Amino acid sequence: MPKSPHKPLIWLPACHRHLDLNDPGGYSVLADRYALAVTALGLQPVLFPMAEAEDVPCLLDFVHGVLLTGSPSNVEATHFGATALATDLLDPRRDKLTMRLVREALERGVPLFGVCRGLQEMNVALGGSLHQAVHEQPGLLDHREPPDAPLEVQFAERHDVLLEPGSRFAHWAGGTRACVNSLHGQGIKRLGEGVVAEARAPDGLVEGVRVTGAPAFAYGVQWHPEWRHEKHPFYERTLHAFASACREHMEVREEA
Ligand SMILES: N[C@@H](CCC(=O)NCCCC(=O)O)C(=O)O
Repeated sequence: MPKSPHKPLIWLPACHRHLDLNDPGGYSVLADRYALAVTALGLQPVLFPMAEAEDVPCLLDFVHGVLLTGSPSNVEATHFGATALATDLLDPRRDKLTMRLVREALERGVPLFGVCRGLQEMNVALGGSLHQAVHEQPGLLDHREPPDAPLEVQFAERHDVLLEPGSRFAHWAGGTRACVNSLHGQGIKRLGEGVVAEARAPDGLVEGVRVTGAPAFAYGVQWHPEWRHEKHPFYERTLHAFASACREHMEVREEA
């Protein structure tokens, strides 16, 4: 069967930041490391600046996968029935978009991969909740990165994750244990509908999930597999599994 000459298009939702206090308009930003990882997989990252929730059904027609990126901003607690912390950096436009994007991508069988904030968005969009400050929860570790350290230190492997035997996570890791990076202050509290935990930190915090019943690839991780993935077989295999799912989705769509 001839393989398509095209690159699968992967939607990476923007984050909205006020980078210039003299410019109240703000900026739509995407950390290059996500786009670089997508490009290294032979995929084409796409960004839809100003995309709103109501645009999602139409825009999904143009892409073959969705990668929900990380961000220093927190999913607003109002999305899971709580009150935002005064210290929260928020991105309501991103929240509104991704709550719709998660549900629509799952329903339509568009491969979906959530990274860090993206995992949290998947869980909340499916009715789950988050710890707003994991490090303040009795019995849970501090999962945040050292704030002023160099990136190599911030993204260094920090704790093990215990992987569900027989899961695709275990297959990608070549075992039921792996060491991953950790750069987050929120974390999964109550799992959303159809969200199953398949990776946990030593303190029990859910760090990797699969959405059951999803017609296509539907995984989320709290760690950052895009970081130095070429040197980390577990990260690399995870990303390639997502890429294969996106390529397959594109080829099926092209044959239709
Ligand atoms: N703000 C949330 C999500 C954390 C997260 O996505 N970290 C990634 C930061 C680096 C980047 O911008 O990609 C939380 O704290 O849990």
